Amino acid sequence: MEFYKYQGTGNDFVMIDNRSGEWDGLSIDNIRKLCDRRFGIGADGLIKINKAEGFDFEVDYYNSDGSKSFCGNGARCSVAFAFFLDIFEGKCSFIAIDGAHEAEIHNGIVKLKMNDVETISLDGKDTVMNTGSPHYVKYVEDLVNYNVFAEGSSIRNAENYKEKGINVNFVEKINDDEIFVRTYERGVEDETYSCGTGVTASALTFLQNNNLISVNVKTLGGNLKVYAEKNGNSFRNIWLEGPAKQVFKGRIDVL
Ligand SMILES: N[C@H](CCC[C@H](N)C(=O)O)C(=O)O
Repeated sequence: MEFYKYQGTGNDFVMIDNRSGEWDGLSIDNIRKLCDRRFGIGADGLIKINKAEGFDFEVDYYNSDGSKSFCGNGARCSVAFAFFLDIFEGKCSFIAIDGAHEAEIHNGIVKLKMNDVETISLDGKDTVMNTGSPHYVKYVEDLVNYNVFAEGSSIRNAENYKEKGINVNFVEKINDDEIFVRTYERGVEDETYSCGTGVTASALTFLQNNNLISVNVKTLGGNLKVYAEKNGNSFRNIWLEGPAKQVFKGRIDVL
């Protein structure tokens, strides 16, 4: 099987052009092995780009444990991959597990329209919302030294979250327009270097009188920007912008 490896601010993915449908039969066990960082290619997730009626393509995302979800960084990398495959020029539309999206790419920077966020709920002082995948947002001090794995795993496996799981984002304010975010990801069951839907959720909790938030993530893989319009307790016209890069191309035998 031919594959491409992409990363979006350090969140990395095995990308497969499956418009022929040749890899429709890829099993969950195959996906887990392909994402394994010792016995496979190694990635936070695997994405199949499929044909889709009425759209330029479909983004079919799997976490490294084989579970399906919507992935903001994975979607941004998919847009860069589809552009590389000459599927579209400039702007595109695609379908994903959370619905339809539009996106555009300029000089390796992808702007992705996220779906509206209708409701935000509180869990104590923390915030819970769905930005295409479920997210828990907690503000902390000294985030660079925070035990994201232990604290993130504890919340993800708490009684009211453990059945479906939840991604856990820890946020520290840098200034009125900038935050630092680290994320423990459901389905990877570890901290990832960046989480697009998590960065979006974190930025939405931070919006005051501004519409644009810059987000620093764990690695020097680049920064992300989130634009959104607050409308009472809901948000619309949400855009996630940042780099998406092809790292290498390869071939691997799928057993
Ligand atoms: N682990 C997430 C999906 C990937 C989210 C993240 N990689 C992103 O960029 O949004 C979940 O199962 O809900």
